[in-house]
Amino acid sequence: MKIFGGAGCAAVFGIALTISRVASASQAPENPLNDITETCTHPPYKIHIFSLSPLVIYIVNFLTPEERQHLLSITSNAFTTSQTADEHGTSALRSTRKSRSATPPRDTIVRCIESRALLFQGLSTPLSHLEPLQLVQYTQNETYDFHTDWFTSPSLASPSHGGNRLSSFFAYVLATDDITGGGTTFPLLDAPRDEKWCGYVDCDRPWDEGVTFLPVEGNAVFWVNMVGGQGDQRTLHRGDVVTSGRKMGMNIWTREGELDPELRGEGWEEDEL
Ligand SMILES: O=C(O)CCC(=O)C(=O)O
Ligand SMILES: [Fe+2]
Repeated sequence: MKIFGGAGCAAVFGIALTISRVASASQAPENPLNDITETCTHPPYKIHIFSLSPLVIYIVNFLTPEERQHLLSITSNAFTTSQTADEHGTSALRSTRKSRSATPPRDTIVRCIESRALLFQGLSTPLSHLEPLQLVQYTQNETYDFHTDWFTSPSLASPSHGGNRLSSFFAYVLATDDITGGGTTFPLLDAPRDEKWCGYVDCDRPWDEGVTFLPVEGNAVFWVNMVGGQGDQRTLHRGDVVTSGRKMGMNIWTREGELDPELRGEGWEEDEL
């Protein structure tokens, strides 16, 4: 993973085209996600296209309050200090990432969220391309400095890892009432000019510093990391320092290909794949 010390300048056009969509659970009968979607109801989330290149989509109500509460309770004792991989693929504690992370056990609700993330990306993204979901928690003065979710180290994007990270969701699971800071900043994306975005992005930031998505509970940002088989530098981002309060987010990463079973985490059943 690339680690950067500072922000770049705005380089691409963000667009403010807005589309509303109700999630649908209907698919072709042979789709392996059918079993999951039959037992799981997806919320009527709304999507707003933020940028076409790179593709960045803002999602309102991606997680329900019940799902958020469930994620908090099943991971309450599971958090450990977050690690970051360097360009050689070595994972370690680093000063660029100050937070705690946890992988929620794959119960019915977690599987429902996984299936939502896959259906969002079209009907042909298999479950085997999904990394285990990752919750990340920040308290005061904690941050995750500039990075891309795609890896520069071939050892972290090998065929056994399913190649590189094709796409990312970052969903806001918790933002306490007293939170300040804690947005997600993309310095190379243009800030939107329309004030309709101001509930979701920080409209007080200077235009030339990119865009900061606010930590709004239940909402999520989705983006595509790879362009023409290469990591897209424009997806550089940072988890801004939390200056007060507490924030929990969730990463959902989809790889280009199939992850080896031992990298998919626990709780898999043979007939799911
Ligand atoms: O905390 C955030 O807003 C972003 C976190 C992030 O980018 C990550 O965990 O990869
Ligand atoms: Fe990230």
